[in-house]
Amino acid sequence: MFLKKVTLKREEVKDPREYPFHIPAIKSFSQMDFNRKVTFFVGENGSGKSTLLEAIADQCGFNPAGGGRNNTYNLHASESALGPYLRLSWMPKVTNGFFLRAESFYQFATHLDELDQDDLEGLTYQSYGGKSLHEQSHGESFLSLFANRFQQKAIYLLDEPEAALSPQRQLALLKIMHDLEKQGNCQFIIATHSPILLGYPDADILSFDEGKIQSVAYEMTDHYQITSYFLQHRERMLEQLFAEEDEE
Ligand SMILES: Nc1ncnc2c1ncn2[C@@H]1O[C@H](COP(=O)(O)OP(=O)(O)OP(=O)(O)O)[C@@H](O)[C@H]1O
Repeated sequence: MFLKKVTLKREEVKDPREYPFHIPAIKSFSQMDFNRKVTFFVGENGSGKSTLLEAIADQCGFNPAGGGRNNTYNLHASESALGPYLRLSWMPKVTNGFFLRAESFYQFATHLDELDQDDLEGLTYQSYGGKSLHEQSHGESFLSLFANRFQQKAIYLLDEPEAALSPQRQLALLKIMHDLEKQGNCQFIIATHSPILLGYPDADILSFDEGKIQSVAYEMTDHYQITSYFLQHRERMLEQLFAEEDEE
């Protein structure tokens, strides 16, 4: 484990009513301790998970649009508004790693293609499955990244990595994470809505719901409870859901 603590420098916040400080979970946030190699951020849409993850990525020196430390490319509105207000405590500090942002992965793939054009030795795609990410399906390109680019002594910040992955490939990601963890030292912080990914053993799950960031057990997450109930009582649940819609 490398990143031990994230602290918000609240004394430097000028206007607490502005984004991102008005987001309920960020409003009450002062510090977050990392005790496990794998930490998940969960919570409703808009609860602030990406905002905090992107800010951590920014302070790790990764491009907030997605990538590692050497991936400098510009993307509209990719600066982190929260990043400059965070203090990261390391033990020890690592500079290796990657920020995966599902929503801007296409632009990251284009950035690699541009690097490849100037690369006479043809090494650009070495860490990405040997060919342009644009020549792989969305899910294949994610898996190529995880399987080839992810190595030891690194911190990986993943924002909804399940976005392109089939359930089978989500299991493949769990296996990659497990192998990396077993072989050596790696830290993951993952914002996710996937009940499969959340099932990773011995992870810390932090919920951004109810206006604060707090630990929650896997079985207590909405992701687990709603999915589990849906799978066991699909017809009853849909009946209730559609009846509610009719009443509106
Ligand atoms: N650049 C921005 N300027 C102003 N508000 C923003 C900006 N980016 C996000 N927000 C708002 O901040 C809130 C938190 O957004 P964020 O993307 O962190 O949520 P999230 O928990 O990651 O959601 P999701 O699960 O949908 O990805 C949302 O209400 C969003 O509309």
